[in-house]
Amino acid sequence: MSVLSLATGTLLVALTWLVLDVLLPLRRNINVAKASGLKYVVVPWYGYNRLTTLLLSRTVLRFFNALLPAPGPTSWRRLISSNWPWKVHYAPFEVLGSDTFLTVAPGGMILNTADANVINQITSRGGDFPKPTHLYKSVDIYGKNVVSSEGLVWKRHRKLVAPSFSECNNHLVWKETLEQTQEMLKGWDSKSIVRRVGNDTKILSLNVISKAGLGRKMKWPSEVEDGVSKLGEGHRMSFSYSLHYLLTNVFYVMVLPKWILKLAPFSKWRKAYKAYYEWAAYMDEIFAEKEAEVGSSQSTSSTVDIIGQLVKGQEENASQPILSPPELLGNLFVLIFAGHETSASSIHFSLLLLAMHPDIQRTVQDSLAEILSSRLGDPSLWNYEHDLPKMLNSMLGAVLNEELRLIPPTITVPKMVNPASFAQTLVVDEREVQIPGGTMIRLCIPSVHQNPKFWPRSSVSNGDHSNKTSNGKASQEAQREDLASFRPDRWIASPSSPSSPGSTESLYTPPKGSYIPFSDGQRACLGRRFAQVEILACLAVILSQYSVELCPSIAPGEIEGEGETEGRRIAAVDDAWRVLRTDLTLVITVQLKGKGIPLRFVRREKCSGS
Ligand code: HEM
Repeated sequence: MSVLSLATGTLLVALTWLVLDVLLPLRRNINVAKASGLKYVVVPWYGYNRLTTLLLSRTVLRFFNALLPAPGPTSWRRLISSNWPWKVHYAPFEVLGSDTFLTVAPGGMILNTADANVINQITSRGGDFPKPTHLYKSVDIYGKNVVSSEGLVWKRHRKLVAPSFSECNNHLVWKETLEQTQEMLKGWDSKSIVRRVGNDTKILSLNVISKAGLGRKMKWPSEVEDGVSKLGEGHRMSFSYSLHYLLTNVFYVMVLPKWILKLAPFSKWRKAYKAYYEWAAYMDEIFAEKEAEVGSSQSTSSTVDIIGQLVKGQEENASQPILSPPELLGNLFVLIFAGHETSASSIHFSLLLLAMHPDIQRTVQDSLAEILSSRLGDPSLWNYEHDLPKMLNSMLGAVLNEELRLIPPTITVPKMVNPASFAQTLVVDEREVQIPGGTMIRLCIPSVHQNPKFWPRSSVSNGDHSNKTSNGKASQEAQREDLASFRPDRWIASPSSPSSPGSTESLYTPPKGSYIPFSDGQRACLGRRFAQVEILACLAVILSQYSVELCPSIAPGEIEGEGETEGRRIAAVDDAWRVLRTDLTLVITVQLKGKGIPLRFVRREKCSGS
């Protein structure tokens, strides 16, 4: 065969592929999008095809990005990446003039929404809009679980797992967090600057979930740092180190077959396998201990932690246990996985935002002083039933709500139109729209959290705390800026009430579907209360004893005149915003990469400026 005929043949095959696999499916999908009446943007490949996305993002996308100016909010180069809601928030919806739009590719369509009403329909009709479980396979490293299953299987998992999140367990979370935070502070007290606050909050969160979830006390922080002391009999790694190492390197365990990890030439991979294996071995022992404890104990203390409640649930169904051993382990792993980084990052970013807003921090501290009064300095006297509800409804609760609005750890909640159905009807802008079975859906959390239709402007920027704005461009710009800013006062429902500084206020309730850091509906986060208790308790201990400050990069004396301190502070705030804008990236949850932002924790009586 000549070279020419070979080239012609190859060209014909390529053209046939282009027509049959790309152009015709794209035309068909565009027609479906048109028929729906929704706005749509054509993109060259389907974002939920992971292999195609991985290959083409690193080649085609990089090529175009290097060649062309920065993409606008509705450019295909922007919308092709799955984390665009984090990068451009509400902007694509604003430009398209619609809170729901489709991205259309040859491989399929994705419905993107920042409309609270649409989100509400989707999360409340679980059967019509199930979770696309194929996206969650990677979390099944030990076995199927409540996060990665759907339908009847999910119901079986949820039936056993949900009762573990009891008020008794929340008590334990409260108590353990108060203790662990004080231990963490001992380490911070001796440092003039804490450089990696996020690392420490991760250890704190892991220690809390280890106790409240697995009944295992982890001491701050030496147990995690030291991999070999405290070895259990017959083990080659300590319990806490194996868990810590597994979570830090979980990516490899999720994507690579276990035999490759075990035999890999890289020590990091082999160690990840060892941690994976060792943690499971420890958990077998813990299960056995717990079974004996639950079986012999009349008291409820053995079932306060999550594992105790799970074992009890299984024993109550002894004739036909609800979950198999791999499923039990799978659930415990996934609870730790889902719960530790999310809470840790909320604590970290709340501290950072408070350091950037000392006025808000002082309001929080005043509010804590009002709630705790003479007990402020002694967390051992704090009371879960009495103090936590007040904290939740105070300026501290508002800070947490606002932090989760602005930097939600999870960026999108994926759903799909039930593939077994021909289509499902959604009411979009008061019009019925048919979405074909199998269409993927993206609930865009940062976008709906900054959708001006659902959020009142804060009293700081508005004065009257209403969401009525005049029509001008300047007003729209102010609203956009307001929603992109950290303004916890937007949550204080009645700022004019006499009970300043807000400790007994009830907080603003956003319209259903507009505030979804924990998702919503039957698949909403099981650990919501767990996380709230942990985050509030930790922040309360820190802020009752310390003030958190940024570390100005401008040296004293560089700015002349009376306003030097304020000038250095403002420059530090600008630096911090710049780092937040550029270095916040998505690594499973939203994380601060690079050097991070160092913080200073100053004992309250020594605070600068207070
Ligand atoms: C600030 C902290 C947290 C945030 C923002 C958060 C957020 C979320 C979100 C958005 C979902 C839905 C995910 C999806 O459908 O793809 C979810 C589900 C879940 N979360 Fe959380 N979470 C937090 C803390 C926790 C904690 C502490 C635990 C456990 C200790 C936990 C356990 C779970 C579980 C088990 C599910 C799956 C529920 C189901 O599908 O039935 N989460 N979480």
